[in-house]
Amino acid sequence: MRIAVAADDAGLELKNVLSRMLSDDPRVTEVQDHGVHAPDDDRPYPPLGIAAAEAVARGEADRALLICGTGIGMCISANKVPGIRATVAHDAYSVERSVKSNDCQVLTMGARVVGPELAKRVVGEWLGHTFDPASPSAAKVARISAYEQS
Ligand SMILES: O=C[C@H](O)[C@H](O)COP(=O)(O)O
Repeated sequence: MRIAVAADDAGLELKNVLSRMLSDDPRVTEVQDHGVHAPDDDRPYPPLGIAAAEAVARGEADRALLICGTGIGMCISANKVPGIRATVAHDAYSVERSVKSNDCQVLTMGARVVGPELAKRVVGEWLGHTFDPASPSAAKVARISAYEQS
């Protein structure tokens, strides 16, 4: 699985923790880091999150993991990219349903909301879930795509 990651300055430290974890995970074949890379880089979250989400939309990454202070700004930004379904989540049940019910390709988290150990646990679980296109949820997700394309 190819994962695009991005964070603003508020999320940089957690992004680095999670990127290392992803790089060590045998299920992950590539981590694409869209920045920021330094704490004095004060670029705002929207272009960073949008760049990572666009990589998913173009098929260059399978998923994206985006970090800001709350995860909310990254989520709103990623959801503006056509074809992207992004969610903020900090718990195991929500990340599971975001994939299995909603076919979300983007997970966003807040570095000011969740600690690194819980975030690592939740991201590890996120990697283990896949969407079943034959499930009853698929028709509901298709309604979202149809609206987007109308
Ligand atoms: O959603 C936005 C993020 O939490 C960001 O890291 C902080 O944004 P702010 O500086 O506008 O509060």
